[in-house]
Amino acid sequence: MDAPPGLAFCKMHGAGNDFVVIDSRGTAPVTTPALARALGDRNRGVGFDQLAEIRSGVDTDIELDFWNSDGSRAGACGNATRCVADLVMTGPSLTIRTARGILRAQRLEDGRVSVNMGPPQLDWDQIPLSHSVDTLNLPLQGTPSAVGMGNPHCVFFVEDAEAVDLPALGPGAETDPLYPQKTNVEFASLIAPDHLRMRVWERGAGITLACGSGACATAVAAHLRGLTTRKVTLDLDGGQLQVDWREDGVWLTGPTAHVFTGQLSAAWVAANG
Ligand SMILES: N[C@@H](CCC[C@H](N)C(=O)O)C(=O)O
Repeated sequence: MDAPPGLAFCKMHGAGNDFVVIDSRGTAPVTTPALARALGDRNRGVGFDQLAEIRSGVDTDIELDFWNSDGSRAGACGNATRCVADLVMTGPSLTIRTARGILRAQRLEDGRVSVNMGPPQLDWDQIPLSHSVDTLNLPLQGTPSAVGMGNPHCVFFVEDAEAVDLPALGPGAETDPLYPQKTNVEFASLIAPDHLRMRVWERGAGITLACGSGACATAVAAHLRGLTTRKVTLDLDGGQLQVDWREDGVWLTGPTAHVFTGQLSAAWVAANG
């Protein structure tokens, strides 16, 4: 007897930031907070940092929704956007509607995918913060900078990002009351005016090997602080990302990888959805 149909997915990563991608174009969206949490479990599910669900586009080529492994929603995910663009792009560029607005991805001659993550959000109420402060020099220990990229970021500039104890420092900053929707937390150190080392504690996912929107936020903060040029390379735990803050927005470039496709059993989805 044929097994009942399940739910198809594919596993991708961008510089080690890993994703389950579900393609719901032409069908009803399936992801719920409970399903995202169950699927994100690296022992009982598939495991991922983020889940990206593709929906049919109305005024864009596709629409994309993002979920963290704890089941929370995210307004932006730079690396998943690049991975999905790589997966579905048939021409040189692709338009993508996300919670943040319309993003445009492009394939470069070397095969890598760039995405315009839009302009940075620098006003306290856009990021959002709980009240008006100097967003470049937050009144927190270590004087980090706050930048929004469709999701909130808190960027600490430190002498040696390598030496930062992420599990000790990440959760406190993630849940600081200054960020009413919590925040992603980056620790960056300067290597050269066009080169940064960055490590990340992600809201809803903890330590990840790379964060695209975090790389964008860090590059923006570093430039505004007078540390770097507008175009920088960032060394993350899982690989390198390039960020170029241009007139039309912050462009993120990096590697993408398709790892495998799979099929969740209908029974597992029914029990966990
Ligand atoms: N890894 C992502 C960001 C994912 C979302 C984030 N954890 C949030 O809750 O905002 C990226 O590549 O941008």
